Amino acid sequence: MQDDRDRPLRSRAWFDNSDDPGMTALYLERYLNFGLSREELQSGRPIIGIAQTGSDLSPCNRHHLVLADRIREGIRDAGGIAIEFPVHPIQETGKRPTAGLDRNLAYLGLVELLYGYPLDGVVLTIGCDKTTPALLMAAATVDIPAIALSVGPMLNGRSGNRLIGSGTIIWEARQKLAAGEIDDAQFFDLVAASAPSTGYCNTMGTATTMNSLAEALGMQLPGSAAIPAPYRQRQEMAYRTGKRAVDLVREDLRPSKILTRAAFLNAIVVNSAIGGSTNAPIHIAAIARHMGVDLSIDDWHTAGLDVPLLVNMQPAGRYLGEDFYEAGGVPAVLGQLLDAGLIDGSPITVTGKTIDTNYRGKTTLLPDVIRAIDDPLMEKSGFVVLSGNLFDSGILKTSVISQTFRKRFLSDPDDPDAFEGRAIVFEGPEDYHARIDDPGLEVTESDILVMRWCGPIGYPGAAEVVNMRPPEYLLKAGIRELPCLGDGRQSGTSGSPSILNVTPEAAAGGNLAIIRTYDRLRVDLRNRRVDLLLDEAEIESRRTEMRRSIDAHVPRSQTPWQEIQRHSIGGLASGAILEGSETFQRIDTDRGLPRDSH
Ligand SMILES: CC(C)(O)[C@@H](O)C(=O)O
Repeated sequence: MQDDRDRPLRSRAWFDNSDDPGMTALYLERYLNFGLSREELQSGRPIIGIAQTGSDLSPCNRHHLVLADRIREGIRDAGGIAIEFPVHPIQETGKRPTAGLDRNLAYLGLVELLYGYPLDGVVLTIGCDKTTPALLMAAATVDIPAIALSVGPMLNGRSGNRLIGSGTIIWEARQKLAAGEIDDAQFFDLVAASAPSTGYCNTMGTATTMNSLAEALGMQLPGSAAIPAPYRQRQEMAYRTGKRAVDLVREDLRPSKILTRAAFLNAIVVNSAIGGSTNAPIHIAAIARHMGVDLSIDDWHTAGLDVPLLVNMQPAGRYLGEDFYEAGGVPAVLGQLLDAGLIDGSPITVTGKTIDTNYRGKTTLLPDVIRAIDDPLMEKSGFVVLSGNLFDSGILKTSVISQTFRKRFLSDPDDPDAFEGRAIVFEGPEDYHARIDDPGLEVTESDILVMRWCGPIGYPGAAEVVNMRPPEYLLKAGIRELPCLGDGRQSGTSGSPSILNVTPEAAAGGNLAIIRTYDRLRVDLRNRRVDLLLDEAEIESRRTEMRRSIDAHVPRSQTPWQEIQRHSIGGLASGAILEGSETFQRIDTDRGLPRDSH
């Protein structure tokens, strides 16, 4: 990579502008007041932001408060100056009504910071689900040299000899509680056992997925994604990331050179191989759109469906984050996919080198945890992208379709990829919790559980609520799962076979708004269709009453941001980003620097 030390740094426009010494003095003095010196700020050393996502409100990312010291030391040793600043916290498990509201808010805030302050480059402290896309979206929009650092997963959860995975155990324990197999105290003990240390979910939930994809996209140093948060190697990686951030600025290596279409297609392939979260298509689409890269939901089907499942991690498999790391982490996956010709080795990464140079030859160190490519857990493990008369797009994660489920729903010898069932419709999670165990609902083992009004506009924010268990009377009879369908999201840690992220959502006028309990649905995976088995005339007639339904079921906004976002947010299939103007997506390079402030 070219080392262009003579190129003027962006921060000089603030701190060293000989055309306007008055403004230079104004900008300098407040950064001196906590101890930085004029000599340092005018030394021509890159100013590297540390976009800090850790706080007490974000326990998953809290360890970044500690790692920041090592990032700073790396920045300093490479000749840069660190400036740390907070990012709007996003904690998936803590934020009501859903952290789905906060990704775009954190993104907007960070764009203003990266664009409006004297920063030459930035370290993105990623971790809990949406912090990763929010930070990458902002770096892409501003196109400032950026490198990401995962905070890392928690240590493995254990109960006796059993591995207890975060998130996944909650959905399992809810079934056990409903079936009367455990009591409240045992429920709590199991769940607490799943979270033994600092870090994010130790399962292949949305956090490990998005952190793995940030590495596959080339935005993290090789090997960074999987290191558990408390390990010493995580501290070392923080130091190396800080160091590298300074060189990125000197090389002017910006996200636009890294986040190409080829890099996004690689991320889709990796998502299948790791058994990644159904939230990934939303966030990957959002990052691509802010980078100005053409990527559609269909790319998930074409590039991702036929990829083998290599990573044996919950919810699709057995193991947890420490095992993934010991087995070689993302490098062991990328190395094998490269060898098999399943990904493109040419994209440049934050190392300044290609994927091929960074990962060629890497392979699994524990073949039970990361399977060899010729011995996968499953031959085809991606998402089926579906459409039909009910919606334009929805996704189904095939790696969590169990053999039992296949036997019950996908075993008609004449039509092995299709099934029909009655819809049991819930008007949101409250309605589901209130009625699921009501025997009067008469749910049978061949029904499909449907939830609506849970999308970006409806909830608002698209909550992880399309995660429904069968009624207790079916659980007691041994039926552990029913297909689910909905316009909201689902936890990446869930193993329930579900059609998710349905777009357009009911609140935006999608036909999900007109479905009624006991209507029949046909799901045809081979032809990639989901259809409501009603004739056109009935569908049209029901649509005339849709407005009344929307008004009856979509709650009023409770905060200003809910209301603002509802007016401009797009559907989950296209990333659920703010729509309406090109400026919402990219800052054109010809817009130059912001004007002076005084
Ligand atoms: C476990 C959570 C909170 O649901 C999320 O982290 C995910 O994996 O989607």
